[in-house]
Amino acid sequence: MIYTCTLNPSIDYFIQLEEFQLGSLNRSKETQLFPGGKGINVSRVAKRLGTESTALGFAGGFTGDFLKNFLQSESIAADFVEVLDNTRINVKLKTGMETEINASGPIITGEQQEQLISKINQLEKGDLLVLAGSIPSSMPLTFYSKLSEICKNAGAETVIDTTSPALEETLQFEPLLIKPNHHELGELFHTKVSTVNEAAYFGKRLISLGVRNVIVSMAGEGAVFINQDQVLKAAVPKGILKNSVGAGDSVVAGFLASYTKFGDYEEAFRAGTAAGSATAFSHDLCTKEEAEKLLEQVKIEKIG
Ligand SMILES: Nc1ncnc2c1ncn2[C@@H]1O[C@H](COP(=O)(O)OP(=O)(O)OP(=O)(O)O)[C@@H](O)[C@H]1O
Ligand SMILES: O=P(O)(O)OC[C@@]1(O)O[C@H](CO)[C@@H](O)[C@@H]1O
Repeated sequence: MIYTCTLNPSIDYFIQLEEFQLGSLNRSKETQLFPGGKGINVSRVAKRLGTESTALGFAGGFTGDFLKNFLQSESIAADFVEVLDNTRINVKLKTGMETEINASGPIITGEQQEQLISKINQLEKGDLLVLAGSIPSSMPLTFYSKLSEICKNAGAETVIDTTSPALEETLQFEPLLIKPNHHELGELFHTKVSTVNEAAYFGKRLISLGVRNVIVSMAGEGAVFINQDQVLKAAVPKGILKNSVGAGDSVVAGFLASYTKFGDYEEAFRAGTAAGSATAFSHDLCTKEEAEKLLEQVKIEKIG
């Protein structure tokens, strides 16, 4: 069974504007509300690609209800720990360029954290847990590594998509996959990663630390896949960027949906990259048809 865990989910409030003027009254052209948070996005895209998962995490208040109802309407299983405060609302301004305001989110008490840990304690061999997104400020930065350790001891796999220092702490538990973007990879090594070769070099260093597979996403430049046996580069199709929110999560979902079906890393990398670009080229997260249409246009090259 696949589980996604979003510690700080959101409602993403997309606001389209002709232009945005700081300090003035701005009127929107169009607005939309979607459930958000990285693990939630992975569950939603995976579902569209035909792969079931259960969404875990914390949810509360009327915004938490919106989140749960929305997932239910898409037939996505969810098992959230209830919190007192409202789940956050993240603002995504679209004015030709994208500006994001991510809220801090509700306080998560020690007892609520323990409730989530007891759910993770139920995982067993063959299960897979996706840990994605930021850790709320009321929780320890070691929370993902704690969950990773529980999974490793149970024989369950982990996939990690978060930033340093939380990411760094999880590496020792040998995740199946981590998916930093090139900025996040640079942060891990206190340097700047801008080229495919640099991504490959630092990706290999992560493999030597025990990570089994790394995808470094590089937005319009595509992505690099690194494991013990090979380094692959994916060139992505050209298209009009409409929405980068959730593009990285779509890479994770596409990879997992393919890998859990066919067990082939190269095909899973292609499927992930295609799903990422399909989301980048659409207003919402990609559909199965959009992702499949781009599959053949993703050019994979072995570079190591
Ligand atoms: N302009 C673009 N053109 C084509 N594909 C894109 C573009 N931007 C993003 N993508 C696709 O989406 C994938 C993920 O993008 P990116 O590296 O921006 O992820 P990210 O930073 O994790 O994104 P986010 O956190 O916003 O979900 C890329 O590997 C690529 O497949
Ligand atoms: O604040 P975090 O947890 O880092 O990121 C949250 C978020 O920006 O990530 C998703 C896109 O990847 C959005 O749905 C959501 O609003």
